[in-house]
Amino acid sequence: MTTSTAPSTTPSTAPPALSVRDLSVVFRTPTRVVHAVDGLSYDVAAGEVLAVVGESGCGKSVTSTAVMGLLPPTASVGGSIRLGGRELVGADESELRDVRGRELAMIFQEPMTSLNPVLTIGRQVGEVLRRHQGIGRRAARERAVDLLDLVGIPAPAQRARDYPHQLSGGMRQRVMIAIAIACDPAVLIADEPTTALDVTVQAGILEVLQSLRERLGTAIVLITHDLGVVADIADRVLVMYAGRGVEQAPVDELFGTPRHPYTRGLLGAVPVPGRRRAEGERGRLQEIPGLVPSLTEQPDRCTFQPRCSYADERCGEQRPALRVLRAPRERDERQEGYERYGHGRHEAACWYPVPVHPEHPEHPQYAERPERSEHPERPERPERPERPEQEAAS
Ligand SMILES: Nc1ncnc2c1ncn2[C@@H]1O[C@H](COP(=O)(O)OP(=O)(O)OP(=O)(O)O)[C@@H](O)[C@H]1O
Repeated sequence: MTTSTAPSTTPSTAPPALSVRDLSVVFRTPTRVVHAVDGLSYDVAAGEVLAVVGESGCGKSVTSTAVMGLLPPTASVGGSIRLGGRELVGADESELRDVRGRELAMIFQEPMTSLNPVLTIGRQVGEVLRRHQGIGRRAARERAVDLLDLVGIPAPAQRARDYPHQLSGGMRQRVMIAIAIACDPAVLIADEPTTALDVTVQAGILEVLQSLRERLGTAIVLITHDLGVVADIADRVLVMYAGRGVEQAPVDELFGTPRHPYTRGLLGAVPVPGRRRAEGERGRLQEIPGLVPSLTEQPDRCTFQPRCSYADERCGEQRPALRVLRAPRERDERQEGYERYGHGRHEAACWYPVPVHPEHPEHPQYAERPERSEHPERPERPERPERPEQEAAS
């Protein structure tokens, strides 16, 4: 692992570390066909954190599993997934195995199911290094201790001799991160990495991720239901609905002026600024009335239309494509490559995006509705959880 490079957290001018284009994933079973992901595109640059949010079943995990090349044989994948210029869609299993762990790694919600209960954690971290880097047992053990230290495990040499059950949930998640970053991957996918943890332990894990992107320039794709987590760490946010990307924007802009009615609904649960969050309350995504659409059909309309109180005939007849609503600011454009990879862009797939300025409604319906006569109150960034001193190992 190279710790000497200290890339900026600002999206770089380099090509994206991971570039997903027009990704589709279809599961075919004897009884049904599920279009789990449909035409999804995103980029994530070195040192950048892209948060992926959306209701349960919208395709967040399937997308990540597709990127990792770990989908079951019932899935067919279309489009392109480029990792540092290398195409992964269609790559053979041995190539993917080589990429996984070395250039691309993933951490999951529940580390206990991924760790081997009968091996010490030092051994488990060391095994990854031996497998991918071919180093000896002693060197692997020493590197494992360094890695445990890097992810903030106190007394790492001693802890390396512990078994998973001897550690707290937060410490186990740190071990999983150490395993994931053992070979200094360019891209780390974190699927709900803090969901099973309480809010103070969660903050410690976010700090580890933050330091990875700052110190090692790791590009991070973070899947979460937690808006507090998004506010804490993300640079940009991709909102998914029914297998598609429906909005994508820099994090402040998404919280400040969400343009898709679906995103506005999701953000309804943003904690009120100044109000201390109650124990266990995390600013989860809001439940939106109505049913999540079935993914077995691909209707020729906006998939959110049946749940959208602002939809009209057009929404029920034509599917809106993702379009750029705001190009990068002038300042961003001066940064070569910034616009090219969409870092500063705000995009939404809606015929009638929520207006930014209430005095210039883009659709008469917004003006007609009493609740839209003024621009709806802008949700603020959720409150940050308090930082713990140092979470204790059990
Ligand atoms: N192996 C499979 N066969 C058929 N359908 C599948 C398979 N795996 C996932 N799906 C379907 O793909 C859709 C997307 O699932 P996915 O797990 O990606 O959702 P998600 O957004 O990650 O949800 P959650 O937030 O609950 O984890 C769901 O409708 C799910 O039922």
